[in-house]
Order: sequence, then structure tokens, then C-alpha cells
Amino acid sequence: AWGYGPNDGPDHWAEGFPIANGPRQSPIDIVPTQAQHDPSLKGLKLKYDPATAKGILNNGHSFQVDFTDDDNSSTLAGGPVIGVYRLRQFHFHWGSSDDKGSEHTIAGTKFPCELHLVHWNTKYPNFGEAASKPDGLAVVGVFLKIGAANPRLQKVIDALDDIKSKGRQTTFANFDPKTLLPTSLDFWTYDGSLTTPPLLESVTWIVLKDPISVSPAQMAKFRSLLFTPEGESPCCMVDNFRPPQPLKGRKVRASFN
Ligand SMILES: NS(=O)(=O)c1ccc(O)c(NC(=O)NCCc2ccccn2)c1
Ligand SMILES: [Zn+2]
Repeated sequence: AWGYGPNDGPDHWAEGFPIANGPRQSPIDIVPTQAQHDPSLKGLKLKYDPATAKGILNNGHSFQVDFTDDDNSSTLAGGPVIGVYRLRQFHFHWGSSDDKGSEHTIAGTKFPCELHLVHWNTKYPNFGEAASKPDGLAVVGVFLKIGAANPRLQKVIDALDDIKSKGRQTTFANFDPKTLLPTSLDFWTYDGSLTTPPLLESVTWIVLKDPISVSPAQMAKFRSLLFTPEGESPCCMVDNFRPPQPLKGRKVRASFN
């Protein structure tokens, strides 16, 4: 199985998933001065219904909040995508200290945490099918930077005590992920992949320019989660990020000037 340790981490993933060295791998280092403003890019259209929030799960490599995706109640449209994509889950990646943790970087700058809101293209019957298509997924990435405690994160953070170890899950109802987004929806976009195995090259990445805040105490709560299941010697869930991958000639477009 894959992980983030010295023996199963990102440097080993190509052994089991050769696409790790593919032409459109994620994350990447975004260099703002090299991104091209594309005036034809539409505004992001995000419509989220809090009633679609279902549960929160420690999956052993992050924790995710899952949404019911059997209708178009929570969707993404506009921006760089064609058609309608359904919200399936959101999750985070973070570091063992505040100087690292994000997957995407901005001109080499790492953030302590990065939020991913995962959507799948409704032209395909379900997430699993979509995950294998070049236009199957759209993930919105949001950076978190250290600052004042973020009250919008508190409901998520308060649920972490119930999902400390791998495989734990609990109900998580009535949550609007839109409250986790910054005011501006300005973004960079490029064609990429899942940042964890199976590393499928099916993601249109939409990385927001502006971060949201998280406090050191809130980050400490993320770091109190465990990679390991109950009964195994505990290993703190930290540094669950893949480093930036080669751009291989891809263009990064900006929705803003
Ligand atoms: N980190 S990310 O690129 O946003 C991302 C988004 C959705 C995902 O399903 C994953 N990866 C993930 O869940 N991998 C383990 C389960 C899995 C997902 C898809 C196909 C096979 N197996 C990563
Ligand atoms: Zn992710």
C-alpha cells in the first residue's frame, strides 16, 4: 500500500503507479508571472446545498467530508470546465510544521495546509468512471495560511476527535463548503492529476489565488489525527502532501489580471 513515509511515500509511488512519471501530474509549482491571463475564462459557478453533507471519514491518508452526489444539488460549473460537475468530497493536506503542507506552491512558497474540493463530470455515470477520463474531475484547491482562528473551520475541527484513527467515520450534516472559500474566486487553472495514487490524469485543477486563514491551534488539531488504525502503534497524520511535479510543457492560465 502507499503512504507518505520513507518507504511508501511519493518517491516510491511510481513503482506501483507508473503514471506517477506521466505528462500531466499534480501538484505543480504555480509561477504567477508565467501564468497567462485568459479573458475567455468564465467566473466559477459554485452551488452547494448544505443538506448534501453526509459524513466525515479518516481514510488513512487524510480526512474527508463526503457529500451525497445522486443529484445536482451541489455543483461546479463555469470557470475552465464545460458542463456540470458534482461535489463528491472535500479533504485537506498539511505539514508537521507551519512551513510546509500544501501540495501546490506559489513561486516556491509553501502553505501550511491546502483544501481540495473534489467534483466529477456529470457526463459520466459516477465518480469512479469519471476518475478515469481526461475531463472527468475538477478539483478546487484553496490555500490555508496561519493567522486568526477560522470560525468556518471549527465544525470540521470539532468532528476530528471522533475520527482520530484510520477507518473511523461519523455523521457530518448540514454543512456548506462555500463558507470555506475566500471572498475572491480568482483562480489559476491547468490540466493535472490526482495527487495521490492512483494518480489518474483526469483532473482540471482550479487553484484559488487567495488563501483562507487557520490558527496554529487549529493546525494542531489536524496534526492530532492518526494515519494508523486503532490498535496499531500510533503515527500522527502529518506531511500528507505530494511535492510539486514537472510541468512538462503545460500552460497555466489565470482568470485574473
Ligand atoms: N488529492 S486530490 O487530487 O484532490 C484527490 C481527489 C480525489 C481522490 O479520490 C484522490 N485519491 C484517492 O482518493 N485515492 C484513493 C482512492 C481511490 C480514488 C480513485 C480511484 C481509486 N482509488 C485524490
Ligand atoms: Zn487532495
